[in-house]
Amino acid sequence: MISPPALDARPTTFDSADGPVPCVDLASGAAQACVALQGAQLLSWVPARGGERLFHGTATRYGAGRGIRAGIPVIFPQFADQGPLIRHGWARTADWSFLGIETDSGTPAAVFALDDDATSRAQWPHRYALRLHVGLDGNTLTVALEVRNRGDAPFDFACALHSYLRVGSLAATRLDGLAGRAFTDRSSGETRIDAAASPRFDGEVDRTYLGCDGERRLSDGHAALRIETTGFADTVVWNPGAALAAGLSDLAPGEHDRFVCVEPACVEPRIILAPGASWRGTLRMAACEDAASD
Ligand SMILES: O=P(O)(O)OC[C@H]1O[C@H](O)[C@H](O)[C@@H](O)[C@@H]1O
Repeated sequence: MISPPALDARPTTFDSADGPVPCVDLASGAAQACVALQGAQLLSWVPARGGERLFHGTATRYGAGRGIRAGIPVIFPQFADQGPLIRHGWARTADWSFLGIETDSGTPAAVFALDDDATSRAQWPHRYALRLHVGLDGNTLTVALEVRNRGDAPFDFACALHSYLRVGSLAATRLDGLAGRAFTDRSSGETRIDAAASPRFDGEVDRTYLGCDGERRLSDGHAALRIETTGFADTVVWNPGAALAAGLSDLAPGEHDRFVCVEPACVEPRIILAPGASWRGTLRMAACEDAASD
């Protein structure tokens, strides 16, 4: 029997221009990742083969209460401004706890936790337990978000893993696997179908693809990612384009050209959880060095 690779975790601090950022560094063989405790946000993923796969800009800002435009922010319990709560909810800016490494499923994963508290209940009167499980295995990253209702009344929520995926340049970038699916264009509000094999990243792209499963593939002509999700009903695809990016102070000029957000999400309808019930969504990404292979 082949044993699963070990996963080592080391609490550390990343020195940003905005001050120290408490993190947990993860390593499994040659694969590495770094998770900030603020937001349980993956800031870095370096698979065993190849370099960094998550976007991190030169103007990225850190600091308490601030959404970090990099890596994989966790969005809960509201997506964007689709509801009365703060934009994208507070899971991305809250301080999570690192619980340790779990091995229950055979594959080790680092587990991060965020439960409701007085501050969250003042905005949203529900009792929840969020768990983020992060596993590394060679060229594969697995991130699972679990939401449990630990209260005595049902609640509903939206969520996403708002993944900023690094690309060499948008002009050479393709996202395959979504062709022919209905999406809502978030900037116009229209729902339509694009017959093209891949969206064109030549301006703002902000689409919520509805009812997604199966494999998607992001490639930039040099490197590719195979993206598989379970549990997440939707996929949001976002890039601000040059004009909107110029108004984002935490994105340096031209850096919108270095990422595409491909976000497994549950936007609409929201998930309804009965007391004691749980929901789990999983994102699995496999890195390939050559877009033509695998
Ligand atoms: O700037 P943020 O609050 O992090 O949001 C960044 C983006 O998130 C999602 O992808 C939404 O679909 C976009 O409409 C939004 O602009």
